[in-house]
Amino acid sequence: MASATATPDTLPAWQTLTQHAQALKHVHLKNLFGDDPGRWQQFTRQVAGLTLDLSKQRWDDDTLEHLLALAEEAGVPGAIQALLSGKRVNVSENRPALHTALRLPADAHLEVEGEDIVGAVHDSLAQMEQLVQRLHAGQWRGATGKPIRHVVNLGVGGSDLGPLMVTHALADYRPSDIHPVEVHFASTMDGSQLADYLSRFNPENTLFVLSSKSFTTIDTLSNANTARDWLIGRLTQHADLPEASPHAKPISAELIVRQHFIGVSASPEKMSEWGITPDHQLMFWEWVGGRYSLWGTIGLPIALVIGMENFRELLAGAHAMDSHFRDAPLDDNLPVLLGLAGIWNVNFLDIRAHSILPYDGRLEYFAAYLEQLEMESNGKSVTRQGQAVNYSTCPVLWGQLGPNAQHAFYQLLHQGTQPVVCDFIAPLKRYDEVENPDTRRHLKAQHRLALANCFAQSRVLMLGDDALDEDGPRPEHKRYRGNQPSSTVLLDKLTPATLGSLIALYEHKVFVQAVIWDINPFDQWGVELGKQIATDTQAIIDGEGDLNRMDASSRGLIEAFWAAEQE
Ligand SMILES: O=P(O)(O)OC[C@H]1O[C@H](O)[C@H](O)[C@@H](O)[C@@H]1O
Repeated sequence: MASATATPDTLPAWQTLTQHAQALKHVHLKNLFGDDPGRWQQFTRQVAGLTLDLSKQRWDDDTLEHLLALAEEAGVPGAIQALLSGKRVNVSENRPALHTALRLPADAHLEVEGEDIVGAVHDSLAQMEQLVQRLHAGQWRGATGKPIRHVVNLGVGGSDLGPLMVTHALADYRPSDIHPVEVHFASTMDGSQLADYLSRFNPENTLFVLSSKSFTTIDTLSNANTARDWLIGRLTQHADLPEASPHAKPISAELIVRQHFIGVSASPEKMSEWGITPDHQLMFWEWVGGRYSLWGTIGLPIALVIGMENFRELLAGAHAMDSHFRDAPLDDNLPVLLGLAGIWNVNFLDIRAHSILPYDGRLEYFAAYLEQLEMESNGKSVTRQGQAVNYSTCPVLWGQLGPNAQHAFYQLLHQGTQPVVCDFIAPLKRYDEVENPDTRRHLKAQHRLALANCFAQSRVLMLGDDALDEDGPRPEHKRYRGNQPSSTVLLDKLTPATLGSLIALYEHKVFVQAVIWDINPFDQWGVELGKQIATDTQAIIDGEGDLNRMDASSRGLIEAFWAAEQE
């Protein structure tokens, strides 16, 4: 990593890249292709069920060579080893970031500060497996004796987005021979998602998973308190329930909390304080960052949907990417190459918007997941040594299912004034398992349609008007300038293993960029002040603070709320 004196922009390769970019800025992407028929082979790599095509980046051989030199000068190889071996890479919190340890195979060894942690990781997976098996066998019963049918994950940020994304992506992998357990997610502090479930579900067969690394997050705890009151209110008056016998015994609040809540956290004390019984507590460690936590017990909703066997496949896929990241030379290393493409765009081509566009409906929440992974990790402006940076870091990253975004914001991608880099993501194979031949034929045709659109869009973004073999001038409003770079990631097939590799690819890409930008991707101090000020603001809204301390806008908003409450 760059030392306190050598910020990345002072490294020789950075200087070279700055000059190189001046020359390349005027070269259209279509000309890079025109001059080089071997571009696909040269800029495409395949690893762990993924094909990464970087040929549509606005770069050439020399660019890549300079970027690889930058990676060396910034200390990327050493940083990869430090990450994977459990060094304290999270400098502001003085701890390792060991999400990769959560996917090590059982026979691996990783000693961190004198302790082999692999055994503990696998013990926690085994404990999770036991809970999953009880629920899948219909043996977990609510306080009135009914088997659990609905599991609602109450969590936010890293305790929500990863499990939500993966359960949606892999819903096809649900085992067929289990007691049907449906998994749901409620994250928002305003309670609207939870209120919907409470209006529809039967408390007798509903279980809540309180997922919170810190177990202090107000969003999750406020949902948890509402859920607890709902359960206690409805179940202690068991006789009011439609199916209850008139002789039903009263049920204690303690039994209800015991049978209807599982806690997942790095703080067993706080789980116990809240009332989660120790048998129903799943643990993880401070050295797992929230947005990197889906691989362990925070992944309980995933295991409930896809079963433990598939969950272990997800881990194996991620581990395959970890091994590649550790062992592959930089110029063949997928996360390094993807990270360098990002550095090139942000720091040398001044492209600071990045769109994530999956062409598979199952990846609906992938962009939302990456928004946290990338922007909470690398949305920083201070180096690891605490100096303000004078170069750009994480771009604004957003996304949507590609086919739907075509009918929404692609207009801006093709004809707007902002340069945007896009990541297209699609599976090569789809629908082979559909039994009915007619339906399979139709769905396979739809898959081809989606791929055709995916490939067409990156081509048009690259070539602009030249994608059409059409002579003669076009009116200005119909012109496409092209020259917008993109990457394409193809999955052989969307499976637990390839999804694991895909997520790990992005996790490590984020790390590579953080190393080059000399920032800490594993903390998130930028979310703290808002929480603190929200507490003050709530006191004022509740009439317990001094409104006159506030600025005119905040005063006006609070007064508007008070007026609405009086109506
Ligand atoms: O899991 P928890 O401790 O409840 O945290 C949930 C989320 O909230 C925090 O404010 C952070 O911004 C996220 O990184 C974190 O994932």
